[in-house]
Amino acid sequence: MNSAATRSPRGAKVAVIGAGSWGTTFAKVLCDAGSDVTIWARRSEVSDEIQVAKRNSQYLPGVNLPKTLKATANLADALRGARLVFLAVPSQSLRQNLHDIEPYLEPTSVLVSLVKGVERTTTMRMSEVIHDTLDLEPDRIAVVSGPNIALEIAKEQPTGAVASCASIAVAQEVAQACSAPYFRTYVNHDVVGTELGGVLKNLIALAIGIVDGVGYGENTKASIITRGLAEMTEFAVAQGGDPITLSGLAGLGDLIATCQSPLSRNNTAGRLIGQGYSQEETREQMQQVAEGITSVAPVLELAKSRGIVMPIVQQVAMVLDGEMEPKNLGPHLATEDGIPRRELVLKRDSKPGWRRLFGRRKERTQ
Ligand SMILES: NC(=O)C1=CN([C@@H]2O[C@H](COP(=O)(O)OP(=O)(O)OC[C@H]3O[C@@H](n4cnc5c(N)ncnc54)[C@H](OP(=O)(O)O)[C@@H]3O)[C@@H](O)[C@H]2O)C=CC1
Ligand SMILES: O=C(CO)COP(=O)(O)O
Repeated sequence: MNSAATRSPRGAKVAVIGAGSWGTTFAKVLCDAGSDVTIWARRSEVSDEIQVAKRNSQYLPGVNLPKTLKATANLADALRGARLVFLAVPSQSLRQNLHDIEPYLEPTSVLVSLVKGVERTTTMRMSEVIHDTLDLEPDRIAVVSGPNIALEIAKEQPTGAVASCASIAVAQEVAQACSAPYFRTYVNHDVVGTELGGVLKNLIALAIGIVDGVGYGENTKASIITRGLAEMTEFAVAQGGDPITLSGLAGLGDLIATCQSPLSRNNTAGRLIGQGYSQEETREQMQQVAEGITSVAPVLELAKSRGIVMPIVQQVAMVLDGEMEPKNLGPHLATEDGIPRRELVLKRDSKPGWRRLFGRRKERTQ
């Protein structure tokens, strides 16, 4: 496909499925980028408020939404004529939502996941869930991810993101549709790396929240962020991602934003746990989705199946399960043999031009 043939014209119809904080913010970005946007909310009181008052007071208090934004609680109305369909629902409900939208999808619609979680029951990434559910070709599945705290973007504070698709032409089309003056979207074709960046930074943000809740300072947090990026990269590469993606907006960029922002729900959930609340109490206090909590178990399962050790994520799981006190969480687990490891190892991969950044696994056996 050539990019000119697939580029969505200004004013093209797009749909956003999910009207929480991110779906609503993203709908605003798409409107401000010039698309004809309809957002679907599962509750009609939410769609009515967006349609009539151009507000979503539950999720984006104080934010005025574009006059051009349309909203509905009817899936058929939202999806009619939509070339791009942006998915902004919780990861654990995506599969059911896909079944619900299937009858109304246009034959050439591209599905774009904005979701940063892994399906607990299958360990699938969201692009895999889309493929598994709807059997779409890879050039009809894309993801957008980056340092994107919803409320900041809704207030038009500038940031960037990455649009990834196996087809660069489609990634360009998606990137163009979501490039507003305050939201710059770059193109990538590493769907695995882009998607996993968004999933894994949530787990490291939980760890940051936990040590913050304990009262630890900047050295601990900087160590966790740095070693966390190493864990994220090793995991993503083992799943087929490109290490370079993890050093970009969808990896390091999102890691910094989520670990630093008091607006991050994962960071906040971690902080509550660090302050001594149980996982259950934390869930009750959170009014919004904290994807990291549900992604810990499937990520560790995938890591185990690939022989990857993720000390920080493992400790987060232990704290969540009440098997470790928050104050004992650190940037590393004690090694079994007590021998200090090398920090970073640059290795050439078998693929030309690629380097494996973190050779911890191999080194352990040397
Ligand atoms: N908020 C952010 O800053 C960002 C979030 N994301 C990702 O976007 C995804 C959505 O998160 P976000 O919008 O923040 O979450 P919120 O908690 O703000 O909103 C969740 C939305 O999903 C809806 N919802 C809940 N359960 C279902 C279901 N079973 N079927 C359909 N809709 C459902 C809720 O509807 P109702 O109100 O009726 O309960 C609500 O509209 C997550 O994967 C998140 O990681 C990505 C980038 C930034
Ligand atoms: O993905 C996000 C920022 O990029 C939002 O993070 P939280 O889900 O932790 O709020």
